[in-house]
Amino acid sequence: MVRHFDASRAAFESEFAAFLKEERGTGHDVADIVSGILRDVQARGGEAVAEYTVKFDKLQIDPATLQSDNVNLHLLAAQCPQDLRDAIDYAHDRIAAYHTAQRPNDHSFTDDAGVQLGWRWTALESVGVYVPGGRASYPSSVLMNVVPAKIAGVERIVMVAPAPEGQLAPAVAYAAVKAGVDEFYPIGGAQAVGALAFGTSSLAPVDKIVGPGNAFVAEAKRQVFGRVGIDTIAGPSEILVIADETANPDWIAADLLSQAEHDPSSQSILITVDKSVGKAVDKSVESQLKSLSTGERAAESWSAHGAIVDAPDLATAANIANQIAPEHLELAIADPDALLPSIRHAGAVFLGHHTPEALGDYVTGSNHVLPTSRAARFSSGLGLYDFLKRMSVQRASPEGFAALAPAALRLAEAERLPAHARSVSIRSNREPD
Ligand SMILES: NC(=O)c1ccc[n+]([C@@H]2O[C@H](COP(=O)([O-])OP(=O)(O)OC[C@H]3O[C@@H](n4cnc5c(N)ncnc54)[C@H](O)[C@@H]3O)[C@@H](O)[C@H]2O)c1
Ligand SMILES: N[C@H](CO)Cc1c[nH]c[nH+]1
Ligand SMILES: [Zn+2]
Repeated sequence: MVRHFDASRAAFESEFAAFLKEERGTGHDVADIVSGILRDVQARGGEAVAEYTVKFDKLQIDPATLQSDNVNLHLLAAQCPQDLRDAIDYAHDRIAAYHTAQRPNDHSFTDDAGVQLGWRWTALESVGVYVPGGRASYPSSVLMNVVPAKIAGVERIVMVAPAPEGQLAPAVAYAAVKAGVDEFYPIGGAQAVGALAFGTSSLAPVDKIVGPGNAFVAEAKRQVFGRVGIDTIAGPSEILVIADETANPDWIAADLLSQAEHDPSSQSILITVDKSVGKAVDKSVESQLKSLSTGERAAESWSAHGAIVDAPDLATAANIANQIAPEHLELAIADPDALLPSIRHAGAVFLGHHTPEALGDYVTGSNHVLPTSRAARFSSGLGLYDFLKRMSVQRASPEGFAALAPAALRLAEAERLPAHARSVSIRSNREPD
């Protein structure tokens, strides 16, 4: 039974806030388990990675190379059927076009004081790409991570993906080869994140780790942040649908289940301004669950973390959506453009009845690696920007220096940093007071 809320009730605010705070597989045990694995990988390198890979993925890898004879990327890629290659190629080109359009420009200007100012964008040298592979295989996630890294000009792209019992989908291998991965290791979970962050005898550490994963992967990224960069916390998938009387309940139910099937920790929420739509969606979810091969997982997610919220109007629905800050937000309403300006926090928004979130997962071209667990309040989905850094550039002319020096000198004096003051005063005739 999914939970129902009525946003018109006085108790709604506190009840719903408590609902949003509920743990979804990210409790203290996950943090403790992950910190233990990371410490071990840091101390024992490849030996530890190999042991955890046997434990969690039932795959023997060579601790020295982190490779397995059973998982050969190029041989597997050759097994990918042609129609699936065509779909991957199509998605690749759309993702490449979208991310090419994101390239920011360098900028330079000279201000009134005669100081030249600006910034330059440069690519990261090395990134680690995590491609999930525990419960499902994700060729689309290979593209979403590797294509923008390649377009940005990253020199070394290292991909990790678990290959449980030696199984790696040929489509994952084909997408990796197509997108231009430089190194591949069949490892997953916190141990793979640790190997990327700390390095092993065969895997040089990377500068940044990107990509989605389950609660263990998301927590591991969080814990290595600082030693390496990370993109965002892209954990178990989420969807929020705002629906009005024009929505098709069967379509909405299918969309809610599309994210519930990822993980028992996923979250699917419907906010509707038409109570009859809420009832019909609820019924349709229960009936569609019966015919899904992933139904057990989706049912667990829907009953443990799902919700249907009745809202009095669309403005209230938008306010609740901003409080949730969902990974994905569908506006399945008659006039989505009118509501869009009220939406402040969401990883990605899907407008109208013909833009199911699943299109964005694969082929619209926008990135599906998106912030979860309310991280959309402060971060964005993966983009070209994640593989670039911005450095500032400045040059003062003699006149510009003369204009800026007095204030710099005064501030250095106030901060009691005489060497700073001298570095300015030595270029002018003025001695620090
Ligand atoms: N937010 C996004 O952008 C996005 C995109 C795609 C997928 N996803 C999410 O990625 C996730 C994929 O999850 P998955 O499990 O299929 O694959 P995964 O690769 O993320 O996780 C598999 C690994 O988890 C580790 N693990 C499993 N149980 C463990 C335990 N008890 N203790 C320690 N480690 C353990 C193992 O090392 C295993 O290799 C889903 O939650 C899905 O929703 C998110
Ligand atoms: N919905 C996931 C992001 O939360 C991405 C994905 C990949 N394949 C299918 N879906
Ligand atoms: Zn999905």
